[in-house]
Amino acid sequence: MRDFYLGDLTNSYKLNSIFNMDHQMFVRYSQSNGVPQESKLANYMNTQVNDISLRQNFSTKLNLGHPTTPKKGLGHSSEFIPKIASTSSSPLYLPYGATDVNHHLSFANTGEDLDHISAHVTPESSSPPHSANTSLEVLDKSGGIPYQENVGGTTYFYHSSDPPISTDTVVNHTITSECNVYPGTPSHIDTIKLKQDTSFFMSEDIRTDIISRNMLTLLLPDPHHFPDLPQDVDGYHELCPLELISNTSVHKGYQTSMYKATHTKTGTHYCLRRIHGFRLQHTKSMMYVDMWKKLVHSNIVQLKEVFTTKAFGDNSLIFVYDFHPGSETLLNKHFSTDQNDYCDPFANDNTTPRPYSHQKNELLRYQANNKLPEPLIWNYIIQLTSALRIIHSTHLACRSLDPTKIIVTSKSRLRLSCLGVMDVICHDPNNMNPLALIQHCQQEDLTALGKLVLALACKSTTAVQRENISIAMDIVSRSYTSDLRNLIVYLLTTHTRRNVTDIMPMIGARFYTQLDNLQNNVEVLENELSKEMENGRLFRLLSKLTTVNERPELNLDVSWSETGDRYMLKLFRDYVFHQVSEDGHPWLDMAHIIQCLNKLDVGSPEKVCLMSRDEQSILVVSYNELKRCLDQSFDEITQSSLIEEVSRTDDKL
Ligand SMILES: Nc1ncnc2c1ncn2[C@@H]1O[C@H](COP(=O)(O)OP(=O)(O)OP(=O)(O)O)[C@@H](O)[C@H]1O
Repeated sequence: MRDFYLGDLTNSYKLNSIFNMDHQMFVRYSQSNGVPQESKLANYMNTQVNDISLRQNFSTKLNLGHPTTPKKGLGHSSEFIPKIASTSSSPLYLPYGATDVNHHLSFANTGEDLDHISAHVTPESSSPPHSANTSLEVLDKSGGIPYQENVGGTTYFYHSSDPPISTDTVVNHTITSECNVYPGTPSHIDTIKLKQDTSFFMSEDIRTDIISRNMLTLLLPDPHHFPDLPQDVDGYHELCPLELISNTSVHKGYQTSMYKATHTKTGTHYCLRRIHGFRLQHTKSMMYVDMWKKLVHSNIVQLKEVFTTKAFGDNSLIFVYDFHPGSETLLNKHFSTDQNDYCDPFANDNTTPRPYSHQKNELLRYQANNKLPEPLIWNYIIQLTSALRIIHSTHLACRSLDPTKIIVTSKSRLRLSCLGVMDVICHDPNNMNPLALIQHCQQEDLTALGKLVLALACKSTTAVQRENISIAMDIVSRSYTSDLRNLIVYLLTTHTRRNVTDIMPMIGARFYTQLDNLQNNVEVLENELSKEMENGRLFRLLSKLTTVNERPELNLDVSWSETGDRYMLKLFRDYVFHQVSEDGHPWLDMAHIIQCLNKLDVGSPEKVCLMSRDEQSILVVSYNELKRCLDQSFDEITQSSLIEEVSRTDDKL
């Protein structure tokens, strides 16, 4: 006969009997001093530790036979167990090593044991089953405590409404419709599904997106292909070109190129825009740099700092911006191919002016094949005007509102990417009226926005060429709403003074759609984040548990992990991860694992029944106690590692 203890290792109570009264479980036990005690288990078996291993072990210990509602060892994850109104013989799920199911069942099959079959450990059914051979006394048929049963000196009570259950019922594990029954062993396919279940992990799309961005962030160039790249540029290293040097463009007579780089001290990744061969002569222009550095907005790429360097072998001016991995220019995204895939069959020289009808047809064909949805164009307008609004209100101008200087990330997120450059490289120290210049540039920004929207609507950059504008406007009128046309007309009417805030009423209720989409998107992301937050928390817990469990030795003590608190943690690990099904196959249930770990993490007062691998000892212990064991054991390891570290440092000194 196995010993069965309640409590923890320090305060153990020997279990004498368990009985059910008015749907409450009571336990009769003796303390170490031998004094018998009775205590209410507060629906212990019914609502809390209603796992099969515990019930089986109660049954086994007390010769109670198999519990009448056999359920897998994770009964307490009731939210994962659909209610089934059926009669079934549910499979058993045993803790590690407890594969001898017949051993457990045999109690119920012998006449002798049937005498002891008790409903007192029936966890789910509202009415405990009675054995046929049990003597029952009717006390009060009208209610209260109608039946009284005496088994081995312990008195059990039943309601009069509880129909006596036959021996057959008990032996066949009949399940009433009130029971929560796990429908059966999860098939392998179910288990695989569980592993991929998005309710536990972030969605595949977001994961792929983040992984690819991380990869792009960590990308390093092959030094053989870029032998001229400097190792260090004023505190930035690991330079990686974002475009081929041969493709670098010339702005206002200066060649520019882009690099990803890592800040040496912080490890943060940035984007460096290098202006080749630029000698900074007028430090007054740095005033604009300071203004741009202070400008924070979701639709602009943040400028961090500007400095000159000779690291590239020339006098270069470097603009440091936030790095947004995976971004592409608006030109690449929407205009890259449309200008190249048409070859005029009548002209050998593509620069020869084409007849009017030909150009119109060309634009129409491009537009018809690749028309952008109007909501997307409005989405872009809202983002760009939002950026312009903040820029103009801080008395600055974008000065580079061009499809090559707008980057797109995550499908439709726009950012202005080249801010501040023109203010520095085009700075005129002789200009006596910088405010007028800025106002002029702001008007140009609005014209540039009009051209950009027109180009997007016609899906062609040639649409904005002076000779094509009327055709392009014609196409817009035919394909899009008058609102969009009016907006373009407003922006391209250069003889009147325009203001970005005037565009807001033209956008009108589309703001609400945008806001709604954004809020929905935020909620989706928050939901994904909450899943991963839980995973991070559980990962930390698992790391602690794994660090402690079955450690070969600690402080030269090889038995450390097999004794005391650690032994309990080892059994808990088996209980959580190494459960097996009735026929000895591994039984996997994510819900069980997560639920157990969550309870351990919060230190729930709920108890869990742990069984040794040889099935010779059983411990009933609270998660609270397990948490204490884990924290204490992990602390011991931490302390020991710190001592080791200190002694190593001392040695070095
Ligand atoms: N802040 C940024 N973070 C990440 N990538 C960026 C950032 N700014 C620009 N890029 C990327 O760097 C590359 C080069 O940018 P650049 O502004 O030079 O565009 P471009 O099309 O090459 O224009 P240009 O022809 O004027 O050189 C583009 O692929 C762009 O997506």
